[in-house]
Amino acid sequence: MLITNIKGLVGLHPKEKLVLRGREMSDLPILENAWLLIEDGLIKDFGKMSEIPSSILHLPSTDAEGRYVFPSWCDSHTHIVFAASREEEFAMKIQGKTYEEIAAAGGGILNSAAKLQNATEDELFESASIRLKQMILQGTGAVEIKSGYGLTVESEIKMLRVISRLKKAFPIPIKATFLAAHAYPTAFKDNHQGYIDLIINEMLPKIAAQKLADYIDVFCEKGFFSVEETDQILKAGAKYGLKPKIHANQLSVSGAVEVAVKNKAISVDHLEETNQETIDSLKNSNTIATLLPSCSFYLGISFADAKSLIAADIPVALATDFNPGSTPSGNMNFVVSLGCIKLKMQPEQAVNAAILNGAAAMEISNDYGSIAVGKRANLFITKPMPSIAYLPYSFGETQIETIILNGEIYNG
Ligand SMILES: N=CN[C@@H](CCC(=O)O)C(=O)O
Ligand SMILES: [Zn+2]
Repeated sequence: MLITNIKGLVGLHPKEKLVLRGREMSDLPILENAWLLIEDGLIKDFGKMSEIPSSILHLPSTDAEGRYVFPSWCDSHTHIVFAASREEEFAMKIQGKTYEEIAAAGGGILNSAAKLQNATEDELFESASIRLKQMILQGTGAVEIKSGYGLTVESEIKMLRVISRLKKAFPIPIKATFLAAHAYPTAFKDNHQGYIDLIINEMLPKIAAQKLADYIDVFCEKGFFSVEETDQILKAGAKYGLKPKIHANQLSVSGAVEVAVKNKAISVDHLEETNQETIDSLKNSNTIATLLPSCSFYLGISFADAKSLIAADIPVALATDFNPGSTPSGNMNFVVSLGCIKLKMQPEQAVNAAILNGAAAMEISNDYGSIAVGKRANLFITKPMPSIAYLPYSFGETQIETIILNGEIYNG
């Protein structure tokens, strides 16, 4: 496939650049008036239209006049396997109930778990497929998906099996994260160690034997899992080679970031609440700060301090957090808009956070997240746009016209 007359080919980071920090995040290399050649699902070559080799001119081509070509969004934090929506909680939130109050009243994660336990694997696969298809049509070309609405041995495995089926059924890379430590099931309300033992002694060995997870996650938060409990679970996961990506500092500064960094987490996600200590502990680590601004938007909680994180040279990624409770949306375009509007990131920073750093937060930035020769051709072509800033500026609209996955047009 040859794409010609591209107004701007976006995200031309050198292939060896795997993650962006600090000032690098402001640099989004763009080649204007360009062509791009794809072969065998990979980016074969690109250049300026004025220098297009005559040897490729005869190839069938797509004319992208007035349009930009971006690497697909890399959404590194989602919970898209769930049994039912929770709009009844939406009404409670509007009345003024907080996330914690709804959870304490039997809503929240336990509500989703009860519904998921009664759903079949096929039903979950079907509904998650519909969500994933929609996300891909909105420009996502790589995704991470968590368990965590199972909370029993059978149901956590059921969720991970659904993710494994999605991996086979969809033409994009998918990473699976084991999140049984999402909430304490009611039966273990007063026996936390009992549930942790179940995770460590029953779930982890089975999941590892069936190779069902790539990462391990814990919701480290007041009312959920303590720092000590998190440490215990992450260490048990490490014995099976599962690296941490954890829910940290969503509702309070909890020590989650510190315990994650100590356990060499790939990413700490949320960070709506941060202080200098949080920033200091991330500063000298390789852990990525994954920010989820559509969760802040939906819950009406604080927005993460992206500017201080970037100023401290910490790599920042953006992801959706798509889930039925705190973020019922998988639209990365809206996340990039919120990155600019609410996190005060410049458009270049927000785009980099949603492409290369998102890929890095799934350890796939070797092959995804930028336009470089030899990388996978997961891309989107925009509608005609005046500038790249127009994409986040025109929030709530989609500027995406054509989706290309592995060098082929994807129509859903
Ligand atoms: N905070 C924990 N997990 C999800 C919400 C889960 C839910 O409410 O169902 C999140 O990332 O926001
Ligand atoms: Zn989450």
